[in-house]
Amino acid sequence: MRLAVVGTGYVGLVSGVCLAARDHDVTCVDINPSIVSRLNAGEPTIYEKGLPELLERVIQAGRFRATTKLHEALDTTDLVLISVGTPSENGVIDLRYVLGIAREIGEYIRDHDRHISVVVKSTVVPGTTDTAVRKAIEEASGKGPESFGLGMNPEFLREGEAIEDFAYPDRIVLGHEDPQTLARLEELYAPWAVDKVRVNTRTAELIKYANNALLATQISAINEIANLAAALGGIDVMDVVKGVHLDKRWNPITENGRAAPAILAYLVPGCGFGGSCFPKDVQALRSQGVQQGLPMRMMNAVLDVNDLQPAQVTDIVAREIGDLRGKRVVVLGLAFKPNTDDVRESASLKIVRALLDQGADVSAHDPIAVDHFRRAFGDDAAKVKFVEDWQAAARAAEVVIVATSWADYKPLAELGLADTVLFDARRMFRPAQFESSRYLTIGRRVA
Ligand SMILES: NC(=O)C1=CN([C@@H]2O[C@H](COP(=O)(O)OP(=O)(O)OC[C@H]3O[C@@H](n4cnc5c(N)ncnc54)[C@H](O)[C@@H]3O)[C@@H](O)[C@H]2O)C=CC1
Ligand SMILES: O=C(O)[C@H]1O[C@H](OP(=O)(O)OP(=O)(O)OC[C@H]2O[C@@H](n3ccc(=O)[nH]c3=O)[C@H](O)[C@@H]2O)[C@H](O)[C@@H](O)[C@@H]1O
Repeated sequence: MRLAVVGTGYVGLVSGVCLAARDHDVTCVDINPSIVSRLNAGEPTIYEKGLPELLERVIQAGRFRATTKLHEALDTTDLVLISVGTPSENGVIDLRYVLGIAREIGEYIRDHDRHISVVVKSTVVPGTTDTAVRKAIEEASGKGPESFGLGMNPEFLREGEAIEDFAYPDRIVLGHEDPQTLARLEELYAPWAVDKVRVNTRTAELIKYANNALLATQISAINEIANLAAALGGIDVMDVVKGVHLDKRWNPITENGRAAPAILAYLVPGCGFGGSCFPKDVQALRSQGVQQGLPMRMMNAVLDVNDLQPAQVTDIVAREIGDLRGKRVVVLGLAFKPNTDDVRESASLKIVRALLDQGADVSAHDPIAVDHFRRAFGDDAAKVKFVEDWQAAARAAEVVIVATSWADYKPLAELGLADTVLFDARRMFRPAQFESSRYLTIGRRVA
């Protein structure tokens, strides 16, 4: 079927390309002309593995194109997915981009007598699609609710695994307010033989928030337990995690009834969660609850624990070696997680800031996120030495902090850095790999 996707960030571009790869005819719309021309030239505008090949394939097949003109895209479709950003403004969701698009679509509907389904794919707080989006379209079109369709189809992909996650989702949520929109969504996702959840739009919206909020809760909970394990001493929290994880309520069960290989999903303790979504979505949910008169104590706690977690790194290092003033420290990993160049809310921003504040001589490395980090860090980025050769920097440093678990850093264990303090802030190594070094981490105190 033919569809338009508005907003070509991580969600819009990956959705557009993956839907085109399943034989749909996709027009992606973005306000940014440089994004549009790069996409039409087959050049991905975000870093995501597998994307360059897939983009080239769908362009060659004539099933994918980009434009800045929303109305042109609407001329050839009766289904539009809105996937623009929904940033946080002081902890409250900012709907201006979603509503701006809704109004533009409304103006198109005013001038055309066709039934179009407007489906929100961006993460929006429960009640947005059936109230604010509906109102924006009605006001701009001057037409009633029967003249257009409304849907909400949340996205669960992870950055760095986006293509794989879109191609093999655990389920697809088909939020809808009218049968025609449901039928169109069914057709769109017909190639996916997975569980489909058919609900109204506000339920779809809460499913998305509940999913992110519960994953974030699990991370903050294990981080708090990790901090306790370290305070008590004589416990490695990874042994605790493994013991807990064998409980099948945490561990997916395979068809033969046995536990799947241990994927410690959202139970790996570390220096806190970052990214463009967990922090913003938990804040947005908290604000919505507070507006409803609820105390939202859990969401407060999840955010409080997470805010303080990066400081564990510098606190523990300072306890081991004393004053950090003048100490040569290298931070490995600046992205909020591996396989992405995204540094939004990355724990590394706070770790580097704390190191500079304490007077350390800071070097940093990331395979692909240095430019984004520089921009996000502002003027003080000039105080950080960004290095190309991380192994040389690690050899020259007194302290090495692994802040993002890029596979590139695995050889660290073979460098034989006997006198260096190694801080594994993502539990990517086993302590035994560093028997002869000073290995420090979250959730394990060296006596
Ligand atoms: N990044 C992720 O991994 C995930 C994000 N989400 C949600 O999806 C939504 C989009 O997120 P991202 O893709 O990360 O955003 P993004 O910020 O990467 O991309 C948004 C895109 O929309 C474009 N845009 C803004 N205003 C526009 C307009 N008026 N017309 C056309 N294009 C316009 C921007 O130029 C940009 O390319 C958010 O609500 C987010 O919470 C959901 C699941 C995963
Ligand atoms: O709504 C969104 O945008 C997306 O948010 C997350 O995806 P993402 O932010 O890309 O990354 P994750 O892999 O979930 O990691 C988020 C953060 O949690 C941290 N994390 C993750 C897992 C863990 O066990 N411990 C831990 O500290 C990671 O280091 C990272 O900083 C969700 O996993 C996606 O399902 C969702 O679609």
